[in-house]
Amino acid sequence: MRCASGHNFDRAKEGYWNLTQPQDKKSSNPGDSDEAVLARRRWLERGLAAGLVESLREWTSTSSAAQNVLDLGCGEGSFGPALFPHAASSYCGIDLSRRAIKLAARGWPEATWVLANADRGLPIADGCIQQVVSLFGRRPVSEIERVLSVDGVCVVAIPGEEDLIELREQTQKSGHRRSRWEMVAEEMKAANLVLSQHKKWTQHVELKSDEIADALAMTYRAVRNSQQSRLKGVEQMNVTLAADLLLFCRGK
Ligand SMILES: C[S@@+](CC[C@H](N)C(=O)[O-])C[C@H]1O[C@@H](n2cnc3c(N)ncnc32)[C@H](O)[C@@H]1O
Ligand SMILES: [Zn+2]
Repeated sequence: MRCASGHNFDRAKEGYWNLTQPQDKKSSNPGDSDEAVLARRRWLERGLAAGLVESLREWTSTSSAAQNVLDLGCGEGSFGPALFPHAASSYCGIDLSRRAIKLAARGWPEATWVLANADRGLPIADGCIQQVVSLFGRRPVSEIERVLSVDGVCVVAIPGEEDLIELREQTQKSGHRRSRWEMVAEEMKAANLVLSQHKKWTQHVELKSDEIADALAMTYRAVRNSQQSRLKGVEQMNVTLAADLLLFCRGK
């Protein structure tokens, strides 16, 4: 692939496009660590997000092969085929973790996968995306607005106030509850993306020790060993999973 200024970009043997720039290698936020990506993969393979997928499908199921979908911070790629099973040729996932994009490309080779920093200009033409999705991923709001078509929508998921609260209470003593969806709605509104629907997804699950370890590895990079050690010997725990799901349209 070659850009207008004559730069060349390679397609990796796994089938993804590498559009990273030299600065991205030095980035302080190079995407999730391999450990977090693999923990997320195991978590999703256990079906722990099946209910979340069902809930999101209410908004994404209208997508056909004619609708372009852009997934910002797509991770290891399980959500694409789960949400858009008939739209591989018009789905594009972007992530800055090489490990994540490799797993994604292996799992759904018909789709387009891009290793790139979604916080820079997106490698997408103006107004050609019908659905942008950001599932616990990146939200470059002005770029989202630029790439969305006139009737396009943006689906955002963020961790809910109660998400993993029992684990957070154990590891951080206090376990702050804070609701972030209002702030996200404000950020989006500043880029003329208007909240049209909001729903909460909640589920209670019983986690075993290896699942607890994965939950910590994939969510809280900042959990220190000393905090994790408070969970030593915990064989199982009832844990709340929660997310706020937000649907945005373009304002007038
Ligand atoms: C919490 S994970 C969510 C992944 C996936 N959407 C899911 O729900 O399983 C956040 C993802 O954003 C990616 N990421 C972080 N910073 C990024 C950036 N600047 N550009 C693109 N992706 C980024 C990480 O590598 C990670 O895969
Ligand atoms: Zn160029």
